[in-house]
Amino acid sequence: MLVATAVSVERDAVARACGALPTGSDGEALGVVGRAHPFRPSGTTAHGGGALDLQVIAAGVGPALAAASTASALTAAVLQGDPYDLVVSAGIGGGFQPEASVGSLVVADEIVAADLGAETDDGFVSVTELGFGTVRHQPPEDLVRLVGDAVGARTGAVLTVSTVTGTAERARALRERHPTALAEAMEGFGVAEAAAAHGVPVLEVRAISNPVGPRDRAAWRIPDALAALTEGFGKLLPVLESWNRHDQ
Ligand SMILES: O=C(O)c1cccc(C(=O)CC[C@H]2O[C@@H](n3cnc4c(=O)[nH]cnc43)[C@H](O)[C@@H]2O)c1
Repeated sequence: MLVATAVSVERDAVARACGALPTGSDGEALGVVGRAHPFRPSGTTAHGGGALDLQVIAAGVGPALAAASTASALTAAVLQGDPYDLVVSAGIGGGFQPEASVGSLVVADEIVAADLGAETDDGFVSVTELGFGTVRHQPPEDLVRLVGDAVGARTGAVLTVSTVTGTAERARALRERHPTALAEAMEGFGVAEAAAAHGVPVLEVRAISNPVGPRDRAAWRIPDALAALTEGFGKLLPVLESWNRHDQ
């Protein structure tokens, strides 16, 4: 399994859940790499009673870099003859209120590119409505349910945006267009596009660090969200391991 976070603190929060803390600047000794690596790291992160072959990368901020890094890691694994079975986009995110409170976890039942399209006189039109491309990916339904139950997370759409929402008006517009949206972040759709290109299922898990709405950077609770991410991954890893073994 490949876990793609955006930045190193998120990567380390996930690694901590596996009992694997990076030892050096890139943490490679423990199978945890600082960015997409040209070759799959040899380390296997032991987890619980079983051995889960898990690599965590800090793939970069934003959908484009996340897609490029994830695709590189997936391709490298294929070239090594040991492809990944599942890709997880993970990290912190903004939560739509009141559904996704700060410190809670959200599992995506849809990963939606919320700003991929065109503004028109009639409002925003997605690229799909314009007649090309896709703006959504769907993680496996059974896996979403299992993971949501295991970590006590709400399940709903997670939006991918290139610009962090900073006004109540924008938050409202996003929710009007995507009524089931629980969270927004900046990488999920890019990670999902890379996974889809490789025919690999994808999951997105977000720990809520801030409300989606008027910009108040000082109010972001990043350490709380990272702690929630670690705790959540501790609970979801056994689920992923057994899903990987039995349901593929
Ligand atoms: O403070 C800023 O202006 C700023 C601009 C771009 C990015 C950031 C980040 O710190 C984002 C890092 C990371 O966190 C995810 N994230 C967290 N909350 C949100 C949100 O409300 N909307 C979108 N993304 C969010 C995101 O996935 C980034 O990777 C700060």
